[in-house]
Amino acid sequence: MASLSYDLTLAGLSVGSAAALTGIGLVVTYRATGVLNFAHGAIAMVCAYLLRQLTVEWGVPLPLAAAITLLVVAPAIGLVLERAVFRPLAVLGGDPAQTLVASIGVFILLVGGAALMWGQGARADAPTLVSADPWGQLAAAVALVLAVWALTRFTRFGEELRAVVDDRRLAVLAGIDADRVAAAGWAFGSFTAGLTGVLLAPYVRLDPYGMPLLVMEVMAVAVAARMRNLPVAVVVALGIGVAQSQLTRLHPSGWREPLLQAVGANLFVVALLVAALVLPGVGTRDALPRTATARVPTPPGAWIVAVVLFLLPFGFAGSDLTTSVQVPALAVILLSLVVVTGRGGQISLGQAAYAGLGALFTALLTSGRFPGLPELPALPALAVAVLLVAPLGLLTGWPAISRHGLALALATLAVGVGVSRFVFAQPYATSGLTLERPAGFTGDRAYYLLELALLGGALVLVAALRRGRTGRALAAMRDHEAGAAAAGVAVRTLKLAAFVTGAALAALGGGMLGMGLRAFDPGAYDPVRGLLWFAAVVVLGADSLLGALVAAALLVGLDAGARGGVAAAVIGVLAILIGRFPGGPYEALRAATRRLRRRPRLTPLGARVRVALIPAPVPAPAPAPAPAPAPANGAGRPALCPPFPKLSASLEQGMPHSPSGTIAHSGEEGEVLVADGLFLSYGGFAVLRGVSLSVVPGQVTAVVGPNGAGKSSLFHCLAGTVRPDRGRVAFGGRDLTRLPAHARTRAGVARTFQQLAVFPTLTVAENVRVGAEQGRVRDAAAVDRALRLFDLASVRDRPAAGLPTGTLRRVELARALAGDPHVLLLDEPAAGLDTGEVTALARVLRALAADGTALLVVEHDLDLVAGLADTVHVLTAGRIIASGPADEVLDGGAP
Ligand SMILES: Nc1ncnc2c1ncn2[C@@H]1O[C@H](COP(=O)(O)OP(=O)(O)OP(=O)(O)O)[C@@H](O)[C@H]1O
Repeated sequence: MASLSYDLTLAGLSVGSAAALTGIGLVVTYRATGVLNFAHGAIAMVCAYLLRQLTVEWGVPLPLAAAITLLVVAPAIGLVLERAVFRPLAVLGGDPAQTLVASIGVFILLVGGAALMWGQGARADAPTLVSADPWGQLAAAVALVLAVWALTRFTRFGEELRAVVDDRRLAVLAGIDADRVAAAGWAFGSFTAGLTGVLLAPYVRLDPYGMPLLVMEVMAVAVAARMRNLPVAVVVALGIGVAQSQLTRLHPSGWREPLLQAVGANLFVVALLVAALVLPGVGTRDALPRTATARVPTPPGAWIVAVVLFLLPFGFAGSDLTTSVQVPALAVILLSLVVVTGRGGQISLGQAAYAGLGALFTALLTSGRFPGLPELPALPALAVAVLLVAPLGLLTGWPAISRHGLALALATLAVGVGVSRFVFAQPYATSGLTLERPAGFTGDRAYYLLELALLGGALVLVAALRRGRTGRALAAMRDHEAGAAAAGVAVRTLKLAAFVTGAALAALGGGMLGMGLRAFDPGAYDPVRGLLWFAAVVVLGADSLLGALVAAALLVGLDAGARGGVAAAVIGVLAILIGRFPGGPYEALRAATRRLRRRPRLTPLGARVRVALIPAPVPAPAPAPAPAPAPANGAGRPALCPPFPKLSASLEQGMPHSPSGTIAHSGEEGEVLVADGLFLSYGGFAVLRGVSLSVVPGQVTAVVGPNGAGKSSLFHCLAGTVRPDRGRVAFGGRDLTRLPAHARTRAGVARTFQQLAVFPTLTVAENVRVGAEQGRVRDAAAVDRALRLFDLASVRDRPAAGLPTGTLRRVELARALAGDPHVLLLDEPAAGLDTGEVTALARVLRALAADGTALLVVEHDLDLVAGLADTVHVLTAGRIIASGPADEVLDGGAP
């Protein structure tokens, strides 16, 4: 028994050492470059194939082949990736989301390339570099950790590495060559990937899909080490390796046995699920690449071409028609990503899991093997499967509430891998489950017709979700989550709804795909497919219905027309290039066509003649000119309609203003926002120490103070973005302390941001409409009023992206006002405005106060505060040290 335990421990140490190598490589690359290399497993697989090619196919001696693979090719792959893919992205601004998509692109490019070159089947003849004896592998892992530790501690390069890791920009300013450090990180990371690959290859399936995924599961080790602590990564890896092999000794009775077997065989997946879902998220807060969600104007006639293309298969026969059957099903799956990723802005790498569950449940329901449910005909079974899978969308929707960017990518990937291993890889799912097509639609042509009908329904649903109130709210959430919450959008609920809808659509598509194949094939819903589908949708325009259709046709068509792997390779290349297309792939295509079609160049004289002959275009008149628009410098006066009658009157009269707040209609009947004894600390450091104040209707209340005084923290407590440790926030007697940000907006307490929080992909009018639809009062007419009030009518149909800061500040204010708030919280509203714009802003704010609104302004510009505020509070070191009328407090030597 003791010897069995010893042997199992040794086997576990062997697996753990390989995992430790991967963990070391991932952590070092991440520390040196800020990139979590999703392609690590794919590099491992390519190196393993290469070693096999050199030794088995070409007869190169093993030591020489290993040296070529590990010391030349693997680091070279890292260097090429750094130079050709990741350095240009860093130069373009280092958007972490683009880096994420690019590294997924590298993954699927390598997987596709390997499938093309070496075929999709598994190889069992990979050469053994180190014997099964774990000591060699363990020694390699420990030696590597010691080498990295010594290198970072005692060498100049190590100092540079630590400086770059701490703050890349500062390191560059200090004269450190950050690119050299990044290149070294990539070369080392690829070397460890290669080492993992060649060590693992003899003991696992060497195939283009399985092996990269196996290495990906091991990411758990790096995540558990918080992407920084190498000894922790090694200990966790060895621990999981040993635990996994020791679990094989246990044989509980009954239902526990298969469960334990599944857990024992997939302990790294369990660790990945725990690390990604339970531990706090790693990585920075980031969204999707802007290019992925850029507005893509559909080219004229594109829909007609798409319809014709989708009708073409009716003329096909035989295997072509059978292949075509996959296209509408895949299109429905990809539409699920349009909802979650394109509109909602949420990264979802686990969509294949929902598609697979849809197919599996349909198969179980039609065969009467679904626990607790009767045998059903095909179409009702599909409908029930969709209903059953929809709530499972919460598996990825829930983590999405508190996770963004890399952390969300990991969490959704973990769920995808978990479902694949614990549900699809189990005997009941792999024992040849068949999927009958609905009666009357069993032939390929009839079934294709049915699929088109279902695809049409899905298109209508997704198009509806992209328009209207929900569509705008989703786009607002995608563009600026905090801004959306401030406008009143219930972000948590909306995220959950997006994931649930996405899961339902994916399940529908998955069921259709399964019926098309007439069987449940777990390989069709492999997590690697999830990555491929995500990348395909992102590169072809995530928020585009047509993009999803094109992607489906491309993925099926390319792989059917050529050897498997072409589609992955093409999508991989596009994903790698995504950061380089400033306006998305279609814009790049259009620009390239324009260049090709460009007329012969005119000589300088010719150009001048043309300029003289062709009149300059006359700007189109504004669609709905305001009767008397007020320019930004405040020279004119806007005409206003209810519900801003007093505001209108005040502006018309030139704004008499009393600093002591004696305007007759200053809202005595209105409700007061009260902060009562607020305490807040960050990690033991007290930021607010018992702050109390009131924000009174009809008055402008200002909070001033030196940097770091706690002004923004107070603002966050009032707006609901931070919950105080102690104290109470109440409005009109109602306790708001526990209400989230969007609920406070709906209760009548709206806010604006110090850093602009507009929705760049929406037009100015749509930005304001989100506020009008989600705010305290839902009033469509408020949009036009707010646009006119802030002189935005002339730009109402322009996308917010690219408009000047002054205009965007007015857009944000208009959005806040469109919800008809009682209280307006303004965080440094004058930041980034010129003098004329500040004057105009002051006029509007005074008018709003005169209209009965309660305003709280946190502002650095003391001149603005002096001319605007009725009451000023001076905050220093988390305490209010002076309060009173502006002239008294500010003249009395306040900061
Ligand atoms: N999320 C956070 N975690 C830790 N400390 C924080 C956090 N936010 C703010 N602080 C710290 O709390 C203190 C108060 O910050 P706050 O931003 O509220 O001050 P402020 O008066 O708004 O300053 P400024 O005028 O520079 O914006 C500062 O020392 C700041 O470093």
